[in-house]
Amino acid sequence: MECIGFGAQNVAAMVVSGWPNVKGSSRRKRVVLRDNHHHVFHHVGGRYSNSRAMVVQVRCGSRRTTASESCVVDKEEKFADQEDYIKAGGSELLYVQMQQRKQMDQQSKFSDKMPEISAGNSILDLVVIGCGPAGLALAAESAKLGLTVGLIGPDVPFTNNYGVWEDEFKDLGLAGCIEHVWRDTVVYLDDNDPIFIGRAYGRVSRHLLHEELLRRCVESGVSYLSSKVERIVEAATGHSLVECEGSIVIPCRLATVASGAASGKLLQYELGGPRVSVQTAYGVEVEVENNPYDPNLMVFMDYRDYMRGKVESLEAEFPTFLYAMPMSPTRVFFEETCLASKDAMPFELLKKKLMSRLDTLGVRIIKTYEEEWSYIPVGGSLPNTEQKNLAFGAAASMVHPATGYSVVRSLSEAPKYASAIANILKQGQAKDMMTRNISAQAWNTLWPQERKRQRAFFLFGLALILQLDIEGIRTFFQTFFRLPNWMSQGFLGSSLSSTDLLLFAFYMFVIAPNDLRKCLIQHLLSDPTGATMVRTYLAI
Ligand SMILES: CC(C)=CCC/C(C)=C/C=C/C(C)=C/C=C/C(C)=C/C=C/C=C(C)/C=C/C=C(C)/C=C/C=C(\C)CCC=C(C)C
Repeated sequence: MECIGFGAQNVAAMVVSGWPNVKGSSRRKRVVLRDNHHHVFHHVGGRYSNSRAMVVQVRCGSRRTTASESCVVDKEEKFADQEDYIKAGGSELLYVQMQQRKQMDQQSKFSDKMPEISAGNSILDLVVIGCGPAGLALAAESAKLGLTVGLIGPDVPFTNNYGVWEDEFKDLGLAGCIEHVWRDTVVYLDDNDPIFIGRAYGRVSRHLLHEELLRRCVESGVSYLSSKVERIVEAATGHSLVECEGSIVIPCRLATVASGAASGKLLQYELGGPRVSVQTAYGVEVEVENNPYDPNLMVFMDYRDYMRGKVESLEAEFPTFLYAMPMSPTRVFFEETCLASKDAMPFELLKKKLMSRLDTLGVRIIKTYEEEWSYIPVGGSLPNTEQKNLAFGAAASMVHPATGYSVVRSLSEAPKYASAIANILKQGQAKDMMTRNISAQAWNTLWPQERKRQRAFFLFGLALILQLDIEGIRTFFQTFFRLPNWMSQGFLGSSLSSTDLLLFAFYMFVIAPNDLRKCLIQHLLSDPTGATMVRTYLAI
């Protein structure tokens, strides 16, 4: 069997065809997955855990990596069963989004709430592809400006529980979607004093956020089609034709892809950009005995040496930290997180580390409510801004390369981006769109030179994190969290200008211990991301 892409349909197809060990079946099939650049990944293992979600382990070249996807299994799907082992090429797996054993929510009822797109009847101004937070927010904001907007994507609930700084979410008018707030946030780097960040952190309810963004779409008159987009082509008239499964074609003046980091099939990215790295995490929401964490504090990072050197080699290869949200004295969400690595850290290893960490801390799990697997590509290339089709959210490389956060940026930039799209649609007739790249204005709103400079700095920071061992990471964050609040918070929230970032770097250098200073300067002089950063800063 061969599947192109990591979409739900493909993962579902693998499940349907009896791979691997589905629901106790011992049937095994060889599977080849290709990413959106047609690189090949060979199946090396995997498990299927319930009726909706699974984990896939794949190997690309000599590397082994793990991906999973929550999916709705369509047993009627017909897929070609062909012999499949094709030689693997070196590449990165480009997929975001993982869940396993989550109690999946009721399916949302997009189509009950929104008018359905009737294909062929009229030409929509804008089609937004993807029904995650970025897609819904952009669709709603664009329709509010009077555009006729169609939203296309699978009708599935949100699967991630997002963590956010409370102030940032309040500023978006979304305070009502936060289900739990901790008045302060703490970082543990060693056995010395904890670092209190002095900023409230919230856990976003995925149901409430979904409902709220749907409400905004419904109120502004967005139409909806539950389908999977296969390609976008340009018609002779200058319109875009969004071709969906089942031979449905939706004509529109502009199409925006907001279907996550796996949208490469529908978009082009700059060639020769930095390699994609990965943030991986394994989490459990559990009822426990002996919770050592104060329920009033959110644990942003616990990098303490819980094994006292016993797993030194693993630690050195994959430094990880614990991210913990104590919902009550006994109910806690624990997530073992690898901030960034060149190759994905295997989920089994993350799970093992989490369990031995909890064991060492004396935490006893009594009941497991949810399990979460998270795989977030960070870094990588920007979209090619010459193309007519637009992108938004992770598809537009809006994930913060050094933190993996993206939802706040997508939600906060949706209004401005929508207004750039509305402006270019107002100016241009379809024939103009053929003769000049009118989309360039929208791309420039998303990625102006200033944003590119900031991103070059973040990529430089990401490359720095990637080369640090656990001791280096501790020293690095000791320094980072001693920066003035406006600097560290601005860095995390992508709100520092490129000039502020230079000041940030200089300040960090001044307060860093000598070893770290040496490392910063070496990194600046020798890492290719240092040279790229300097070039990007100097470009007009
Ligand atoms: C489910 C989902 C969605 C998810 C899950 C997962 C998780 C849990 C996650 C989490 C995450 C986190 C917590 C994160 C955090 C992060 C952080 C904190 C980060 C930070 C970073 C920082 C950095 C990168 C920094 C950087 C710095 C630099 C680069 C500096 C530099 C400096 C220099 C170079 C110096 C210069 C000087 C002269 C010239 C004198």
